[in-house]
Amino acid sequence: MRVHVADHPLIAHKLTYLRDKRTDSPTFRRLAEELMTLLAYEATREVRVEPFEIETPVAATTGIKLSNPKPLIVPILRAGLGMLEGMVRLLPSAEVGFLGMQRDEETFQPVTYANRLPDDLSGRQVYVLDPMLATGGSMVDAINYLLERGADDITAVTLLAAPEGISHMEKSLADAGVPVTLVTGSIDQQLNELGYIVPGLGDAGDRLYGVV
Ligand SMILES: O=P(O)(O)OC[C@H]1O[C@H](OP(=O)(O)OP(=O)(O)O)[C@H](O)[C@@H]1O
Ligand SMILES: O=c1cc[nH]c(=O)[nH]1
Ligand SMILES: [Mg+2]
Repeated sequence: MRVHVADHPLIAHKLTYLRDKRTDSPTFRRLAEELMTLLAYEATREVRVEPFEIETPVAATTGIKLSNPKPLIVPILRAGLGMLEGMVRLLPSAEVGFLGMQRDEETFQPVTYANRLPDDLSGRQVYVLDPMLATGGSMVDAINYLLERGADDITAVTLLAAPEGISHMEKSLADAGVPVTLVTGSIDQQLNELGYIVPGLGDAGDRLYGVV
């Protein structure tokens, strides 16, 4: 698995305000969206393109355009929804599928409560969005759903990642047989006994949408 930490002062600046417990929900939502747009630039570095002939007012030239089938974007509900707008702004022609997952607070095991993905993902590049990679259980399950449906190139995009979650992804997806990439804004220190990322930012879903 390829791991890319998007090391940029603007990303670090916005992440600092996102982490701050004084940041209110409207500001948190705006920052998550802006961060996703910055991470999307890194995450789409290998997006598939093909040559495209055009004529400028001056001369004929060969440019490029996104290949078909267009990529699929999959936010993991709830918190991944906070990143969706920032991603589709850069990839407006992409399709969007949804996975709803909630981590059991005691066992840390993910439970999937919604799944709206195309049945056939063969030949598709897929971008999975979730702000938090903690134990990695949710992301590994999400990627396994995509692999079962034939996705052949998967990029996970997270705002923060714990070393434990990266190790879990590396072990669980070692035999995926297709390229899997993680793009993240930061690798934090560790998980605490409650499974929260340290220093992290708390519960991303609650900070985006409130405690339910
Ligand atoms: O790496 P893991 O240990 O699986 O934890 C990370 C998951 O936990 C959070 O979701 P949560 O279960 O809080 O659901 P929510 O988005 O509805 O708040 C987060 O958005 C990830 O999906
Ligand atoms: O720190 C964490 C860990 C899991 N989920 C979150 O929202 N935050
Ligand atoms: Mg949550």
